[in-house]
Amino acid sequence: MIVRVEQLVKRYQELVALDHFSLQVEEGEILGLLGPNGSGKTTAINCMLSLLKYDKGSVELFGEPMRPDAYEIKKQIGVVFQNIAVFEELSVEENVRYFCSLYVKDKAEREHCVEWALDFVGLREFRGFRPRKLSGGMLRRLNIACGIAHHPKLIFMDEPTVAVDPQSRNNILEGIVKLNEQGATVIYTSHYMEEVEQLCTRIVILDDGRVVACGTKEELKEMIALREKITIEDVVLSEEQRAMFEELPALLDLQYHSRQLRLSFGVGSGHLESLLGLLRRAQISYGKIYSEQPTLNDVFLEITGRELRDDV
Ligand SMILES: Nc1ncnc2c1ncn2[C@@H]1O[C@H](COP(=O)(O)OP(=O)(O)OP(=O)(O)O)[C@@H](O)[C@H]1O
Repeated sequence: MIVRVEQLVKRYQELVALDHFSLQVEEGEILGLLGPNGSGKTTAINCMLSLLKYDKGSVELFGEPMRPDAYEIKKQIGVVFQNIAVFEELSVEENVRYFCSLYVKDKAEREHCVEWALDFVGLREFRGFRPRKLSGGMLRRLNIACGIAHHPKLIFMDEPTVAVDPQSRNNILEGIVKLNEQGATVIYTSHYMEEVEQLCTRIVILDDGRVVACGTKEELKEMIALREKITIEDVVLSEEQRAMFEELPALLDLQYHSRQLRLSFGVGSGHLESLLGLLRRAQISYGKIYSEQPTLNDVFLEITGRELRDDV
C-alpha cells in the first residue's frame, strides 16, 4: 500500500473540513478524488503531505508515517498544486531545474531530468521564456514539469486542468496516463467528473469532508438505483398520456417540461423498446429520442441529493 490514511479529522476553527477521511491507494493506481468546490480535496492533500497539521488520524506513505521532515519520503513524491507555484524571475528551464535540484543532487542526472520534463510537457521550444510570456495552459504545464522532473513514484495533482484550453487539457490528461504507464501512482483531484471518469482507475467521492462513496466507475454506478435515462424531445402529452408513461416498468422518475419528457429507469432491460412501443400504440409524435447511461453526477445526486457541478 503506497498511501494509507486513517480517520483524518481537520478543523478550521468551527468548520470541519475533513471528517474522518480515510483512503488507501495501491501502487499503480490513478486514484481520483472527486468532489464539489469546498468538499475538502485540497485540505486532504495538504494533510497527506504534512503541509497542514490535522486534529486526528494518521497518514502513512510508502509504509512509513508521514511527517514534515520525512525527506526520504518526500523525494519520492511529486506535487502539482492547484495554484501555479513558479518563480517569475526564472525562465521555464531554470524553474524546472530549481525544483528538480531540491531532490536530485547529481548534476548530470539533474540535467537529464530537466530535458525529460521539458519534453514531457511539450515546453522545449519555450525553455528560455519567463513564465509571464506563457499562456495559461502552458503555465500549468510548466507547473507540472516542476512537480515531476525528479521522477517521483507518487504524484499528487490538485485540479491541474482548471481554466486551461482544451489542447493543454488533453496534453495534461495524456501526460498523466503516460506517467502512470511508466510506473507512477497518481492521486488526482478534480470536480470535473468526466475527467475523473476517463482517467482514474478508482474514484473516491468526497462531500463536506466525508467519503460518501468509493470504487471503480462501474462499481459506483452499480451503487445507485438509476440505470438508464431516456429523453424525448418535442413531444406534447395530455394528462392521460402522461399517466400511461407512469405505468412503465422500472420507472424511477418522470419529468415533463417545455415539451421535453425525461424518464429515469432502474434495473431491467428493454426500457427504450417498451417506450417506443408505447409511443407507437398511443400514436404520439415526437422530435428526438435518446438514451443515456448514468454519470458520476447521477451517483453524487442520488447519494447526496445535490448536483456535482461539472461546469465551473
Ligand atoms: N485556511 C483555511 N481557513 C479556513 N477555512 C478553510 C481554509 N482552507 C479551506 N477552508 C475551508 O475548508 C473547506 C474545504 O476546503 P478545500 O479547499 O480543502 O476544498 P476543495 O474540495 O479543495 O475545494 P476547491 O476545489 O474549491 O479547492 C471549505 O469549506 C473551505 O472554505
